[in-house]
Amino acid sequence: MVAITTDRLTKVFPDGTVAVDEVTIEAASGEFLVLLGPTGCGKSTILRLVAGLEAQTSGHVLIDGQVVDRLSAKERQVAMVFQDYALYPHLTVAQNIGFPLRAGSQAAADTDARVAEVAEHLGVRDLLHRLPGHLSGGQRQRVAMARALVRKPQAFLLDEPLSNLDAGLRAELRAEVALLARRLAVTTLYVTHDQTEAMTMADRVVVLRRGVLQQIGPPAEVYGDPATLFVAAFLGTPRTNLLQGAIYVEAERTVVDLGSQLLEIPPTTALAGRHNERVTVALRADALRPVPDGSAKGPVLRGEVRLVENLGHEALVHLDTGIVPTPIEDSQLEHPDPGQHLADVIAEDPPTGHPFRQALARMMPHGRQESQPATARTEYGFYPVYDAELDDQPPLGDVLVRVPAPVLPRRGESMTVEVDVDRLMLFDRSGTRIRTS
Ligand SMILES: Nc1ncnc2c1ncn2[C@@H]1O[C@H](COP(=O)(O)OP(=O)(O)OP(=O)(O)O)[C@@H](O)[C@H]1O
Repeated sequence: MVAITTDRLTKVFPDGTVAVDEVTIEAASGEFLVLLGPTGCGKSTILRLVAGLEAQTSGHVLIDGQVVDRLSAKERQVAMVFQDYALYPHLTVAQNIGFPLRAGSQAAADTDARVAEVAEHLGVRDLLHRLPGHLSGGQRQRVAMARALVRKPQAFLLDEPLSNLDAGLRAELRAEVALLARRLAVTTLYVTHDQTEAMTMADRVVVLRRGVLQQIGPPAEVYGDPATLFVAAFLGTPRTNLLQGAIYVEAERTVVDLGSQLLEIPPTTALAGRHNERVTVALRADALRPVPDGSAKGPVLRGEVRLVENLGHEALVHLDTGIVPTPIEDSQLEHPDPGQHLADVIAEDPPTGHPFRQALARMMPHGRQESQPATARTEYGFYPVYDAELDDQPPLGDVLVRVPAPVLPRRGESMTVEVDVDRLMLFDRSGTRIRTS
């Protein structure tokens, strides 16, 4: 098998859309690489550029170390499978699978043997005489994959192949596809926007956003050690808690001020130069553990239970903490507020009639303070920012917490959760990870 490399691959469409922006990735020989990202992030375009179905604006595609920019799709000897199967409706399964071979010069007997072999691999051997119209969605997708593999391609490119299937079948097929690719040791690029698919199938995950590579690594690494706020926000079920805060570094203490609550974290030299800096705190639900009040050893967050979603084996508690979330809209991550020390300005010098200060004053969640359970202003006085013109109410500061069944809290109850500081992640205003260890 062969390695596939994209070298600063860029695609700008004629209307100016930058679909792929200097993306460099390398799939090692036999590796299963999953391209993951939200709709429109350029996943399919990368696949089409590698397949030779689209011409790049700049950069290169290399297969087995050779630049293939000038080779046609056919000459590249890669096989692509699309989500809509693209089977010929008037041909039987056997004819569909054998189609790429029949276009060549292979003898009929060889073709039949190869069709039978690959049909066996994909579990469609009993369906060879059927027409695609008489197959289920899952069977059609297996046939499409068999057709792609029949010519023993150098690489296997799959574009959301399971997205037309129902949830049960998807789960079944994703395990099968991952196993098949490994058994055949075929280098695979697999496109999906489904994080479960990416996490379960990939050797390494490539996270993309707006055509730009965010992070590449094994699933556990990308999940557990995200490089950017986008990756932290995109990977995580239930959604990752993203909270606005500011860092305060004193002689003895390092504190993350969340506006209405404080988290004291172990002092670290990594934060020494970041006194007063605004940050986003990212906490996955599994970094939070409900504890009886007063019994926690580490830092805690307190709040009022606003909603309990009972999932059977556990519940998802929405805890109103009075903390203002960092909006995960793209603009916030891409165009951070340039005022590095906004928290400082407000804390030291409360708003007056100055126009700049008035604008800031509108963004302060004063009204919320009385009505929330834990919104007494902290000693540091950090004021999270939200746009009062856009939001009548401050955005809900719900923190999602997993609570094991059967003892579930009730709506309106107070709750204390201990924060696992080892799994607390900080991001600067540009969305880049601040590593604390
Ligand atoms: N022919 C085209 N002309 C102009 N823009 C295009 C064209 N094809 C794709 N785009 C744009 O390029 C960007 C990337 O598209 P692409 O299909 O690669 O995204 P994707 O991540 O595969 O999305 P999805 O998950 O929805 O398939 C999008 O903004 C899309 O609108």
